[in-house]
Amino acid sequence: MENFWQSCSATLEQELTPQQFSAWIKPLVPLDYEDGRLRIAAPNRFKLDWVKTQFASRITSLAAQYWEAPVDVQFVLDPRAGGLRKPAPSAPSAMPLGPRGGQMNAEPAAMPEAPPPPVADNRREQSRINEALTFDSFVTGKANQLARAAAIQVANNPGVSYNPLFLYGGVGLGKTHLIHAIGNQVMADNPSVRIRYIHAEQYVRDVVTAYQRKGFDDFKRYYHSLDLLLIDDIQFFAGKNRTQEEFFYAFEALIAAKKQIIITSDTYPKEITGMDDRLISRFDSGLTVAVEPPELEMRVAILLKKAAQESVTLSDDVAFFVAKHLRSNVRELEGALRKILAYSRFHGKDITIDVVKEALKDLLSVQNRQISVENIQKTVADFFNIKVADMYSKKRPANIARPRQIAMYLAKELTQKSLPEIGELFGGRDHTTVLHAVRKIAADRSKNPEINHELHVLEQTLKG
Ligand SMILES: Nc1ncnc2c1ncn2[C@@H]1O[C@H](COP(=O)(O)OP(=O)(O)OP(=O)(O)O)[C@@H](O)[C@H]1O
Repeated sequence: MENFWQSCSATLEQELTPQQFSAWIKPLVPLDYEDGRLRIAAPNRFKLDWVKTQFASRITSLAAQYWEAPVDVQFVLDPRAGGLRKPAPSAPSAMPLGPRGGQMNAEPAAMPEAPPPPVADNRREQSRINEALTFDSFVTGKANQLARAAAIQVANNPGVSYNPLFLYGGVGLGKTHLIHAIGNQVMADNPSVRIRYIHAEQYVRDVVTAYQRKGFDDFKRYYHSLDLLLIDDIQFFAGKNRTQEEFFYAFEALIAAKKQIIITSDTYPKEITGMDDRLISRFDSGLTVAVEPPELEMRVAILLKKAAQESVTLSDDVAFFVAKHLRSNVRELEGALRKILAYSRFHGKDITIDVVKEALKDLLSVQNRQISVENIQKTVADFFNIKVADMYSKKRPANIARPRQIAMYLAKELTQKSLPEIGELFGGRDHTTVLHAVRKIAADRSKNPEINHELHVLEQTLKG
């Protein structure tokens, strides 16, 4: 047994990062090997759970290779830790629970060492839920009230009401905030629920790691055993076929088991390019809700709330001034407020409109050059030598239809407007017409370098 453990450790040391090896494998102690059963002890319950979910199958297969026979590898709490028979702390559960989960791509440096924290804390850490992003700290307005209502509904009845919940909208509009808020509430209601927030890019990386390590069994076991999966910016799956396939399995397994899935994206399901149709239709099979850019009053409310969180009182004049000039998203508002506060603290000045103008000098000059759909229509019309009115006319000859499609594509790319809004600005056209134009031009652009160049010139002209 000692020889096996030496060779097994040496192999794992090769396969894992040094941090992973010393955090998870080094503390393990082989206890005994008898009649094809190997017992390995972990120093605490936290590590025990982790090792079981992340490394059990690899260790089992190394053991089978070594003894040239199947080995029943059992992981137990180290008796010296005095907890071999101690039951795991449990919490009331309203949701169906499977085996305890772990996570892929462990980041052991961030993991707590002894003494192990309570289960609820482990759960929070493993879930990657940010506790600052709650419903309480989320400002509501017309732009997001539907999304917030749906999120609250789902948080109250995970796996029951809308599954999946699909939230879409432009950058910095609060989608990530909302899904963390759901996670926080579900966790507060039931600390033992297995939740995972993951950005789609990280999920792609996890698939690659699983692929390299031939660890798909562990990967599947982990994702398929969650109670609540929050996956952010799913548009990053575009063109990643293996990731899409894995996610499809996870999706099917979780939905079938009535586990909740919440997805965000920068656009609505049918508009995501490079995504398998099977997935797109599943994304749309629950509830799909838009998060729109905040209207003026909401931008003001956000500024006042964020300032209050910093113990600063903004005058209404100042809040309105900033909100009128910065229109695109909440992240931008937060950045502006940070600049204003830093400027006023550094110069020891009260926050007045003049101070704001000074603090936001660069930002405001960029905003003044902000690209509008009207601007795009005019620039494209000039470029192709047609009349601006042709942009909204019902005429369809190719020499007009094509520039119009290009203008729609650029409007989608360079402004925060939604497809229906763009359709409206192009003579009341349906959003599917805009979608068709956007896809067509994007496809042409990727195939034809000349068209790509033409679009590049237009973009540079518009960005000034
Ligand atoms: N309604 C809101 N109330 C309070 N804060 C908000 C609101 N909406 C967004 N924020 C804050 O704005 C910042 C950006 O929001 P968030 O990251 O959730 O945007 P997002 O829609 O996920 O954007 P992206 O697509 O770029 O990931 C965060 O700090 C978030 O807390």
